[in-house]
Amino acid sequence: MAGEIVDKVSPLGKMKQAPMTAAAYVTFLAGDGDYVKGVVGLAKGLRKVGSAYPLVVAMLPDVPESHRRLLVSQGCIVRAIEPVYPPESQTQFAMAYYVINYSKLRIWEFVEYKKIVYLDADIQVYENIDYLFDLPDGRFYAVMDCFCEKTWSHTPQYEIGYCQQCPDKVAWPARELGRPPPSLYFNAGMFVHEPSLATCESLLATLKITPPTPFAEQDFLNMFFEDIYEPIPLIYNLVLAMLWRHPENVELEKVKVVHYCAAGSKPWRYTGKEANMDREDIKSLVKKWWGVYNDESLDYKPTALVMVAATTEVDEGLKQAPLLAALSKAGAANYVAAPSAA
Ligand SMILES: O=c1ccn([C@@H]2O[C@H](COP(=O)(O)OP(=O)(O)O)[C@@H](O)[C@H]2O)c(=O)[nH]1
Ligand SMILES: OC[C@H]1O[C@H](O[C@@H]2[C@@H](O)[C@H](O)[C@@H](O)[C@H](O)[C@@H]2O)[C@H](O)[C@@H](O)[C@H]1O
Ligand SMILES: [Mn+2]
Repeated sequence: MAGEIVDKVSPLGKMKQAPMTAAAYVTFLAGDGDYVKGVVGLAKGLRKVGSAYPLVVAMLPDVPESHRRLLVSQGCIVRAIEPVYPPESQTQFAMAYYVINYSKLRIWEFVEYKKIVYLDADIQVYENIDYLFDLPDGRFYAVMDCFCEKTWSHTPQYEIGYCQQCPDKVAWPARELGRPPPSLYFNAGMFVHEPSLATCESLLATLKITPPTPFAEQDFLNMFFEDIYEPIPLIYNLVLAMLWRHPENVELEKVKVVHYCAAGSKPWRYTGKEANMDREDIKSLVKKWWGVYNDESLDYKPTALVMVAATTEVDEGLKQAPLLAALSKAGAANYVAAPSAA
């Protein structure tokens, strides 16, 4: 199935000037910690690959003003969101902080964009993937996850050593368990879908009656979009554990998007001490991330027009109209954001 998707996508893979339709990359930022470095890195990475689309940051109120300004100065469009919490429960999340990840659901409210590519802040894009915005509407595109890490030890598939990445290695004992293997399950660090207020309303209403589970919003999104989920190749979201769990499925030189989600792999916290973190491929991917993050040539340089607009007192009314028209013509998508950076 994934191969078939490549056929659907690769003709679109030709580099072409993306239509400036209302579409955007979206990421999510919570807290006053160091994930903001992930967002800066992602903004610079998208610039490095020449993406024609803006990066919108869905930002919770607990992000400090200094971090917001930093992101605006790096050309991000920052959208404040209200938190979303799951129903009260005693659930043990796979990671305690996963509870805040339900707030990702707010991005379905971003209906000013017809299509979004969501990317976690611990993701980096190393080749242009703008053509993903041309994928047909009505499907939920994401990469299949892996069930082999300890974070899955609470599941029957982990117990029996079954993983959707190698379904023939350990067959699913349907008869003994009295049920079919789990449906194809995606990693929620990257996906392509369409914002919609109706979908957002349904997501939030369904969440209210859905007991939380260990992988929080990722489990919830898999349940909610099960019928329209369409796997896309892992080159669009390399979950690092694949390197040691399913190396036979990975052609690292073809990977376009890397997801630094394995324990100890967040580049901005990397020590190399955790399991698998001393691998040469991990060291080189972390070094590659820092190469983008530290590259000052990739810092956002507002076009002169935007700087003028951002710093010039513009009369209300008529005088402003031509300027806005000129800016939007120049594709200064960040104009709206620039003044607040001043
Ligand atoms: O303190 C935090 C924790 C998480 N996140 C956001 O939530 C996403 C999901 O968390 P994480 O990537 O750590 O989960 P993983 O993919 O590692 O399971 C991150 O990428 C960030 O976009 C954040 O902004 N601040
Ligand atoms: O809130 C749940 C999170 O679940 C997912 O991360 C997991 C998953 O990938 C496991 O398969 C790995 O074993 C694990 O390391 C990793 O953290 C998403 O990446 C993240 O965006 C978010 O949805
Ligand atoms: Mn992540």
